Amino acid sequence: MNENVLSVRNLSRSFGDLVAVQDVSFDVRKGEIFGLLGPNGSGKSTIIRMLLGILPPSGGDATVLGHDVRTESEEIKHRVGYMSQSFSLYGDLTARENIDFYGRIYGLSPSQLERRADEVIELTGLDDRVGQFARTLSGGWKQRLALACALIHEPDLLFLDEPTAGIDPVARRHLWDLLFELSGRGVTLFVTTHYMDEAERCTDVGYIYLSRLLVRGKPSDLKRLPDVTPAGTRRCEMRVDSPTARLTGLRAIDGVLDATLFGDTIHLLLAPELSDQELLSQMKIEPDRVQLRSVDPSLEDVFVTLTQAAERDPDSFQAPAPTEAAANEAVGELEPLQKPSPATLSGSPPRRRSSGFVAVLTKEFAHVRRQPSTLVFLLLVPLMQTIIFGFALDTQIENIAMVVYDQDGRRQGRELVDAFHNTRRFTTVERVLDDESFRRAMTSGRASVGLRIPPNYSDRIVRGEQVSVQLLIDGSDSQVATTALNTAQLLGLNLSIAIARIKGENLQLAPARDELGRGAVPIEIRPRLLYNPDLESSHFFVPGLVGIILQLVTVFLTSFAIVRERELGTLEQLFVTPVSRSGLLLGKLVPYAVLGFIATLIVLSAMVFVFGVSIHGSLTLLLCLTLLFMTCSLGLGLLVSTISKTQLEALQFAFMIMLPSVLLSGFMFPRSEMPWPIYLASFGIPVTYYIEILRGVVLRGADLLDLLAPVAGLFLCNVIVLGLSLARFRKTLG
Ligand SMILES: Nc1ncnc2c1ncn2[C@@H]1O[C@H](COP(=O)(O)OP(=O)(O)OP(=O)(O)O)[C@@H](O)[C@H]1O
Repeated sequence: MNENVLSVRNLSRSFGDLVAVQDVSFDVRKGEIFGLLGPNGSGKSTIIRMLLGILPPSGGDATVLGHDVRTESEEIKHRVGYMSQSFSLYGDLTARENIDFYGRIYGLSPSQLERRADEVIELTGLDDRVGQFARTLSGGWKQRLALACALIHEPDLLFLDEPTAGIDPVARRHLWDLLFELSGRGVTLFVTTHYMDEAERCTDVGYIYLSRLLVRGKPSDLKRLPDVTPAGTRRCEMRVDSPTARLTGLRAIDGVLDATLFGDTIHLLLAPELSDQELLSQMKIEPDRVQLRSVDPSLEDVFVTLTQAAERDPDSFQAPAPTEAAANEAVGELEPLQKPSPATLSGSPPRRRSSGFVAVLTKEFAHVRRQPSTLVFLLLVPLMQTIIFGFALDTQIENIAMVVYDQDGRRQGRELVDAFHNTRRFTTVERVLDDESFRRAMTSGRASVGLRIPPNYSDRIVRGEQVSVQLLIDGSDSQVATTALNTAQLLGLNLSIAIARIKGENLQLAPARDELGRGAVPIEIRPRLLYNPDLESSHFFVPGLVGIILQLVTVFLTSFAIVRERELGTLEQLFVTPVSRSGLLLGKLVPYAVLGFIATLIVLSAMVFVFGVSIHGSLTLLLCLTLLFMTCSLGLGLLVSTISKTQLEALQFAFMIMLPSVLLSGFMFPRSEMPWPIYLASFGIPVTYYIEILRGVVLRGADLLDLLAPVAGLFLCNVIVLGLSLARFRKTLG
């Protein structure tokens, strides 16, 4: 019966032009400790990721526990454990919470979880540290915790990517003791390492160099490879004073084929013709000052020799075949891939299939609880922003600074100045008595408007003659200038009409008469302001602000929550588990949806109670449509997370979404005034529709029928955004 747990044939993976793994083939049998060695960047992690089903291969085939890595990756995930290269557990959860989280992700029932958690805690010796936050554990204990999490579901096969990197020798020893114990229990181990002493402990090792597997076999067989110690040559260990200083000299001696430092000794490969005496005489050293003894090659010797051969002739390098028992395992002589039946390899107890939704949801709420800054950002910041921006975004122009030069100085002149004040648009900041001061007040910018009343103002009014009043307006700020101009012209007209009315009273032929028979203007327009009679600009801005702020918090928080996991490596760790795509997504998004909804309620309350903007329409309708907008916003956050590798990138993309949302959605400037390409583009901005809905329900009391168009637009945005982001979010890397 084929007991291969892993079968790999001509597996390759490229990233653009870079070939990370090239034509790699090997088998791993049940119960083996298979060590994959190789320098940095040789392709070890890439092989593991392909075998875990989270990185699609560019070529070749592989089966893990009888399942094809391309088509049955989800089946593989139930039965393998993975300890990634860097610590990728949740630092703000305790050791026990991390273990429980992974137990739930793998669908363990509460009783199974309790039993398994106790077992893995005892196995890894974590008993005294279960309540400690993972981030505060030392390197060795972090690795034990990672191992405990990787073992919680009793995997048949465990992948450990450089499990001992960066931990001290004692912790290293302990970890290997644990691995031996697991191997004794029948777990197959696939370990990558840089350490030769660790390679010596493996039952089988493979050596990968520059993306190619140079050799694979048992350590003892590899040491006997003919290429490592060619016929007639000898390997010796030399103990001598100052070995470092002697190395260069030794390498220059004819017949010394290789000389390498090994601690305080030198390992030599000597040609047959070079005798010990000849070597010592060439070194010019007394025989009693040096010890020379024959040694077997170490694994390092094996790998150094093979690396040198591969470097000398990379194209024609052929992996040597191990002798005797290992010959049939040599690279390139493997049988074609035969898929063993997964059933024959099954070992672990049956488990419930779980989407992992509850596990991810619980974990996400734990993060929020542990990180009060998230709560502040979600709940307090929107409230503060609403209040600050609500007051700041006041476009009503009042109290324009005015300088008055009253050359008349009598009652009619004073009444004119009062009339200006009564419009609430002007406030007198200075009164001057000469032309120069009048000019200075304007040029210095102290006043934006200058009112000069001529000396004969009262006289001409009394005499019924037309009189001109000069009004200088600083045009630098067009908005202020336009308001000043319009108000002043209207004021002039009203004052003239009032005077004309008094005069007209006494005339037989008044232009027109009102109901009481008094003289009046012929046409009177009676405007009536609906929805916002006091023309408070806060009534216009604050509802829009609700939409902008809701989008801001949801897009930023969701995208960051996912990208942060990617940066920490915890997302890769999650991809390796059987958590479903929907479970992972919903678990991550629902907490932010709930918090976003609470934030909306807070902001709406601020709108009503702080700004006095009451909701004229149905609150239920508003909240339902808020949910519709929030799903779209969460989708945007998800979309950002699928295109960003780092949090900085996420920040930039989120801003790319936020800026048009603020400037083009009609929140600040009327969309109808925009050039038509921009006006058309504004239909692609979801918050445009939500702001229309908010203003409709809040200010005009609109119902669903009135809002059909923006609701349809928002619905369409949902379909597009969610469709895109869900299609892009996959449980794979690369
Ligand atoms: N997602 C990726 N995109 C581009 N290049 C990648 C990606 N992942 C790996 N590589 C490249 O593939 C090569 C092999 O990387 P890999 O991480 O598999 O090496 P490794 O042997 O595990 O190295 P180390 O011991 O340093 O972890 C490297 O050159 C690496 O830069």
